[in-house]
Amino acid sequence: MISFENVTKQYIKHKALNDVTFNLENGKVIGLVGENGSGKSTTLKLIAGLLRTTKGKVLVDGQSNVDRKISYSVAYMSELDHVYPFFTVGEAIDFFASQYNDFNQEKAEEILSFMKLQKEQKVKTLSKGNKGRLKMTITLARNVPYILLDEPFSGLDPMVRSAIVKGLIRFVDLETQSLIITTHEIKEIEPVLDEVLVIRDGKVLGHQLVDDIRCDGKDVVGWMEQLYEEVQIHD
Ligand SMILES: Nc1ncnc2c1ncn2[C@@H]1O[C@H](COP(=O)(O)OP(=O)(O)OP(=O)(O)O)[C@@H](O)[C@H]1O
Repeated sequence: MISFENVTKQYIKHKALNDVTFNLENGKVIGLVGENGSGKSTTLKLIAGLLRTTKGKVLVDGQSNVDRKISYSVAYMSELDHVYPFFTVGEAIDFFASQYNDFNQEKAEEILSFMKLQKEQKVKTLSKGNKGRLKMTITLARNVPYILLDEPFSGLDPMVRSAIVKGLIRFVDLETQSLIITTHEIKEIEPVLDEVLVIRDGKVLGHQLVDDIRCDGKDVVGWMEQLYEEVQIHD
C-alpha cells in the first residue's frame, strides 16, 4: 500500500502539495488526474523516492520513500527523455536489463512487438510517440510491485491511444503489481481504471472507485465536472 500522511511538498515558495493524506491499495490501476500544475508529477516523484517531503510522510509498503530500497519496489517512467539517444532500441533494452535485476527481457521483447518498435531503430530517430512507447516498454518490463507512468500517452496518436491503453494492461500482473498513471487522456484510460484520484492546487479534490462512480450513473469525466462545479461554488 502507498500512504501519504499529511504530505506537503514545497518548491521554494510554492506548495505543489499541501497537507495531502490518502492511501492507494495494491493490485489496482489508478489514474492520477487534474489540471496542469496541480501536483500530479510531484506525487509520482515522491512515491518513486526522487523527492523528499517538506512535511509529512510517504510510505510504500510501510517503508519511507527516501529509503534507498524503494528502487526495488517502484519502476518510474518520467515525462523526460532519459534513454541515451545514440543507442538502438535493442541496445537500450539491453542497457536497462543490465541495470535492474528485476528486468524481464522476455517481457520487454513482447512489449516491444506490441508497441511495434524495431530493435534496429536508433533512439534519436524515434518520433515523440515512439520514444514514449520505448519508455513504457522499459518501465513495464520490470517485475516490481509498483509501476508509475507519468503522462505515458502524450505524443501518441489519438487513433492508437485507446488500443495502447487497453494493450498495456496485459503486461501488468494485478495479482502482484499496481499501476499508477498520470494523464489528461481520461476518456481513453477510463475503461482500464479501478480508481481515480483527482488533485487540484496541491489538494485531493476527489478519490473514488470507478465502479462506485458508475453505480451513481456517471462516467469519470462527468464525476470530475461535478467535483469542479461544487468546488467553484465554494471558492
Ligand atoms: N522543480 C520545481 N521547482 C519549482 N516549482 C516546481 C518544480 N516542479 C514543479 N513545480 C511546480 O509545482 C506545481 C506542481 O507541479 P507538477 O509538475 O507536480 O504538476 P502536474 O500536475 O504534474 O502538471 P502537468 O499536468 O502540467 O504535468 C506547479 O506549479 C509547478 O510549476
